[in-house]
Amino acid sequence: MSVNLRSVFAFAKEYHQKKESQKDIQYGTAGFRSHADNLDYVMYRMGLLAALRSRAKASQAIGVMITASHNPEHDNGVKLIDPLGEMLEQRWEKLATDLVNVPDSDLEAQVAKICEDEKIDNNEQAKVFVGMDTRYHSPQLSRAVVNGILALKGTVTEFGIVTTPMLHYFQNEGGNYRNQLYYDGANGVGSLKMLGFIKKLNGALNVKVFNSNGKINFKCGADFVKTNHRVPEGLPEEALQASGRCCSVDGDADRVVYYFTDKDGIFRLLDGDRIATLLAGYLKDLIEQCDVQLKMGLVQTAYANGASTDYIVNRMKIPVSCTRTGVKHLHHKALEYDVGVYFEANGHGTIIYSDKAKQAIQAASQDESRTEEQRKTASKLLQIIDLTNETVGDAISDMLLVETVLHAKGWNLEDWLASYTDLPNVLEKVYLADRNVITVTDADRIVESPEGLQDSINEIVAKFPKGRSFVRPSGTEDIVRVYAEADTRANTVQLAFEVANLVFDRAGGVGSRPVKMEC
Ligand SMILES: CC(=O)N[C@H]1[C@@H](OP(=O)(O)O)O[C@H](CO)[C@@H](O)[C@@H]1O
Ligand SMILES: [Mg+2]
Repeated sequence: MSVNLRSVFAFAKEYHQKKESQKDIQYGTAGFRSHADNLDYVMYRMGLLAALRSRAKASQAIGVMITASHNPEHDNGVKLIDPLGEMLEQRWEKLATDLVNVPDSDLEAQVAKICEDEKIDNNEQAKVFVGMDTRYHSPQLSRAVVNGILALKGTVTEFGIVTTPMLHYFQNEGGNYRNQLYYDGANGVGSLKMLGFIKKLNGALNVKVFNSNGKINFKCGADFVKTNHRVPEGLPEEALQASGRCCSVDGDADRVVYYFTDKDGIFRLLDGDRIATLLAGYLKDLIEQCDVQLKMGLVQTAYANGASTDYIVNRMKIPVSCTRTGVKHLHHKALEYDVGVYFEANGHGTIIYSDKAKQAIQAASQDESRTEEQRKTASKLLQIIDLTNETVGDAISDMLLVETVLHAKGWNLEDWLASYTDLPNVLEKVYLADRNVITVTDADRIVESPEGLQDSINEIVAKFPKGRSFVRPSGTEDIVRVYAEADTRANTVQLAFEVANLVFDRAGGVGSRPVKMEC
């Protein structure tokens, strides 16, 4: 898609002429304001400038608001809004004034000059949001803005009639982050609550809820997605097409996992381990930026992917502890830190903050001896604390935390996925006459009885590069769980198959023998 600047002049000549009689005007306190009859060419040119500004800001969305605020009805006006909802950068106010005041014949050259001075690549995407007030001439002026954006091959989102603050608020996309989320409510309470909550989000996050009135957890929900490693039924087709960002909560909305389907049609899961690393990494950065001394740690269970543990310890340099399965154990351990992040791989977890942490961050947000930047960062941390449900894992609060961090980083799910590569893993069930013949120790990782079983597991595991496997009786179902991970999917499946059969033979399996999973 290359942009032919001649169209900039052609449009102006045909539809949005600047007459010689029109006097120079200036980008003032709130953009350009004048009698509505004088504004057509101004609007067109602000459409051009908004597209250029978007390209200059790495394709983030720029807002154009058409209003003359408190002025009488015959006036109208236009102002530009920067990607995070702030007023247009002051240096660009001058570019706006210059662009508006050149004659039509110089328009093309003036646009080329801005591109050159600001190093703008016109092949980049340009995104512009347009809103207007209720003045009768606003729709017509909005057309002129849109023509300006289109002349430079930008993409336009028209919000129609909105208040000025609403348009500022909509500017919440940045980098690769898009504010569209597909939300699988598992046909449970999580869908009802989200449908109510959407109204309060006021468009800041576009949440499309699906699986809201069928059979609870049936072929949907966080557990189905995590265990079967595939999308739930009911996912809108468009979410697959557009590599849409999706999440699933479970039947009582205390777990959440994220996923998308990549360009090659491969299902990609971002589970509790990923959520823990994303949140912990962001918090660590903020804490360091505002220079508060706090002890931070992450708590996992044996089901955490080995690659995540490696990433947290060796790359993020955050200490990790491993506890028995069940959030009550993780929560207890996390209390040992000032900022304790705990998540089970299945997406159940939260962050807890000590009183000391809260006080230190609160103090930092008002500490005049720190830089303004540090105080702002501390305030941001206070908002993160407010957003967290510290009592227990909460799918909706966790989802909002994830969205906040992705937005702050300008990440899509591919960016998030790229932080490390999961080891292939398998979770199997084995049926025994009495699952309690198996007892375990060392945070579920070692079998104590039947005697000799652990040695045999070790022998099997030793055959597989990066192999790890452990077995334990479930605390919620009448089964024994077998977890396996290794270097390749085929090896992982083989490892799980061998360990499952070993358990079946040594611990009193019932029914049919475990079969090998598909690779
Ligand atoms: C491997 C796995 O996901 N186990 C789950 C499951 O416990 P089991 O004891 O493994 O059945 O349900 C628990 C309650 O929801 C949850 O805390 C735990 O993580
Ligand atoms: Mg639950």
